[in-house]
Amino acid sequence: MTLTGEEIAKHNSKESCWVIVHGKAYDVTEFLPEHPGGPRIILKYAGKDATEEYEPIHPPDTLDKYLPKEKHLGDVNMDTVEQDEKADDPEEQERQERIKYMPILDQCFNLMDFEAVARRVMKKTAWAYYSSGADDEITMRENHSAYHKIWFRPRVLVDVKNIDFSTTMLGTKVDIPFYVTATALGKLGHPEGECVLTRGAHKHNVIQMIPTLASCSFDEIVDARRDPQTQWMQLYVNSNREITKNIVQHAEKRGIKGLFITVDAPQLGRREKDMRSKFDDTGSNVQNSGGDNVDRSQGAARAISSFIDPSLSWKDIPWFKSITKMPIILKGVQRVEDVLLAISHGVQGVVLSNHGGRQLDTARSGIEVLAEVMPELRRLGMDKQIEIYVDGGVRRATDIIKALCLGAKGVGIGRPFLYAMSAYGLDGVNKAMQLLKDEMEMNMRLIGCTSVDQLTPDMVDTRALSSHNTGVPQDTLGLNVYDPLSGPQPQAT
Ligand SMILES: Cc1cc2c(cc1C)[n+](S(=O)(=O)[O-])c1c(=O)[nH]c(=O)nc-1n2C[C@H](O)[C@H](O)[C@H](O)COP(=O)(O)O
Repeated sequence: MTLTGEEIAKHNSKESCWVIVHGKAYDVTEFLPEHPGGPRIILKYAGKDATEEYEPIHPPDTLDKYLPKEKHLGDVNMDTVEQDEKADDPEEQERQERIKYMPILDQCFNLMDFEAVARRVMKKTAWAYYSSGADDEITMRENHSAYHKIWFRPRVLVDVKNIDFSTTMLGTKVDIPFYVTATALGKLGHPEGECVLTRGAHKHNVIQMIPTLASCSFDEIVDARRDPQTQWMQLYVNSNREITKNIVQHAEKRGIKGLFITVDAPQLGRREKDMRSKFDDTGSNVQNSGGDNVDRSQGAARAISSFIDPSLSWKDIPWFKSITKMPIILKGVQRVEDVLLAISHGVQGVVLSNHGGRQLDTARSGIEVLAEVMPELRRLGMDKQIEIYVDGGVRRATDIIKALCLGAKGVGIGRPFLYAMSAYGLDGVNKAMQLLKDEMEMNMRLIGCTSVDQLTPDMVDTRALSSHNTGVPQDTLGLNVYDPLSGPQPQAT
């Protein structure tokens, strides 16, 4: 039997809460207290069509997996459903105008250009989630500016006719030493979410790291792979270890070639842009009238991460090694002592990372930690015992080259590909990756190196890297697209 919008609208309270997703109705009344993001985010859409809010945050199989069949109420005649007043929202109309006149893809000459366009054309909540750093966003900005404190010592009169910047990562041969790092909620930026990144990674023969908190289901992203394409998986460890074990062993069965355990997020950071944009979001008329003050401090991040286990510790590493044969890499290591512990626990790699500045603010940039770690590993004769990756703030091929000169195997890149995807879809991702390849070829030539094994510490000068008070030429491009915290907004009268 097909339900009408009018019938659904009657079930708009805690006592009886029905929602519509993709043209089907669901009774989520009993599920409300179990929802990881809390009941209020659902109550905002009680009796209404929740598809637009639901889609980017939940893999497609979520309702089938977690809502009992008897709560699936059947199809809805969508012609009878009240249109969301958002459609004539002036802000949305302005955004549509900006989309109409956005720059063509050929006008994007570097990764920052994608950020500039994405900021103008993305939905506010999507831009807030992707661009957010933690607290005052000092680390997020330091990640990028740290690369400007490293200077090249180029060689000249070297035959640089033939350049080869391919390399291997965890045994996989890749065209260029970067991978697409794990970034959650890909469908906030594009209806096909992480699968767009899969296709871009395939075309450019680079590795994609699949996030635990992807919008697409894990299997959708793996099915989008075109062999012999390599994928890794990023893991947020669930307090319920049985769930984690199933996820890890399923990933191994699906041919995932690296398990990247995120270790810098026992609790997700305070991303105030994300929280602020949720605060601006109007609550449903139910909450306003029903006195349910919707929990608007729940940015997307907080709403989706309540399962993460803060008790994760070094004593869990042997258990991970007992449940999988995949190489284990710790993502989010931030000091040499922990790299030495990682080696002693027998993991295959670490990512020196501060989560793109989204976790502990005023943590050091990954590249600065790299400059601390590698000399110590070489001194101890341990630099070949582990693969070291770094991420955060990589926006130019010169950043990639600097990281390799300092000893990284490769770098992870996050936001640039999200922005390229959000603004221009797969074409944007492909263009962004090609720009990096073009820059890589040029800059390898200009520093006098023809292959990555020639990228050694003597090619760079890092004396300014750890002094945090050095002025460097203003990063105008970065500053032009930087979206400062806008502070509390005056309430609309
Ligand atoms: C931009 C971004 C980064 C996220 C990310 C989501 C976004 C939108 N998310 S998060 O929601 O939980 O914070 C993840 C994540 O799922 N897991 C993870 O390990 N890192 C996550 N990261 C961090 C990411 O893997 C890299 O460490 C970081 O993006 C590198 O910095 P750039 O963005 O400057 O390249």
